[in-house]
Amino acid sequence: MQHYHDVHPADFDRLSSAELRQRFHLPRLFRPGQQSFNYWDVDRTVIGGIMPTTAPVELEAPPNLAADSFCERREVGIINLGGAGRVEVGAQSFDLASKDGLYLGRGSRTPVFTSADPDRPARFYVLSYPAHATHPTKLIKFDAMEGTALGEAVTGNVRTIFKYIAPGVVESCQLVMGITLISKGSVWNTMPPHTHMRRSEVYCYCDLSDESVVMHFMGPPDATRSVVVRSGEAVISPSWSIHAGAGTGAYSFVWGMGGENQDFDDMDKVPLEDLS
Ligand SMILES: O=C(O)C(=O)C[C@H](O)C(=O)CO
Ligand SMILES: [Zn+2]
Repeated sequence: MQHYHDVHPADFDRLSSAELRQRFHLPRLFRPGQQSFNYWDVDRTVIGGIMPTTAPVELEAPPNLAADSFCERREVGIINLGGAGRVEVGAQSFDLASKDGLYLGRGSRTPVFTSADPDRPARFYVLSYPAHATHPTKLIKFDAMEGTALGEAVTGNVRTIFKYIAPGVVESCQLVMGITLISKGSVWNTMPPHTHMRRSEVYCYCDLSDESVVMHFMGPPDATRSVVVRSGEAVISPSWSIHAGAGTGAYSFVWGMGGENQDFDDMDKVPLEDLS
């Protein structure tokens, strides 16, 4: 399990490009037949990928959690970014088509992940935070969701936001999670950008072709830097950092947050004239 430590905003500007990636970039979340996890000190975030192929994969409790099972003190959001798959939790079984999601409440039995077709494996993206209470486990079907349209063609940022885990949608302790689909011909997500001092955030990019990348921008609004991100990779974003990206081709991304409150709109928008 890779461990990411906190970074002070005043130190951000001094990082070399390699250090910037080491501190904030999570490469290769999905490895055939494996589970791979990352632990970020901020908000005690766990970010991972599970890609079963021919055999089921049982969610391990990494040693950093010092827990008997992954969900002992944690809630988990899962979104399937690959082919069809199944998650078994005790006696319950959930079938997740591409882009379906699952919320696991604190205390859930150890989930077991399988792919319907090893040649087109499921890719379960996992985001988890500590939980103080138990909310019911819920399957979230993408087809049944209504998205919120945002942006304009003239600014190249037409996109649709789907909230999977949020107050009034699927209840959780602190996790807020969803997907944004960028419309054909648009390139930008989250522009103008924002920070949210009361929450940290993780962006996991997906649906990119092998030739495409996203230029992800981060940092304090007056000292931004870029990180090149490919499909199946994530970037962590402390509360003081903007998080926005432009793709060289079609893409989507999973966003997810933990922290002080669950109000999606509790964000400080940064006027473009304040960016540097
Ligand atoms: O495209 C967007 O705008 C987003 O998806 C914004 C993210 O959901 C976000 O950063 C929420 O804080
Ligand atoms: Zn945000």
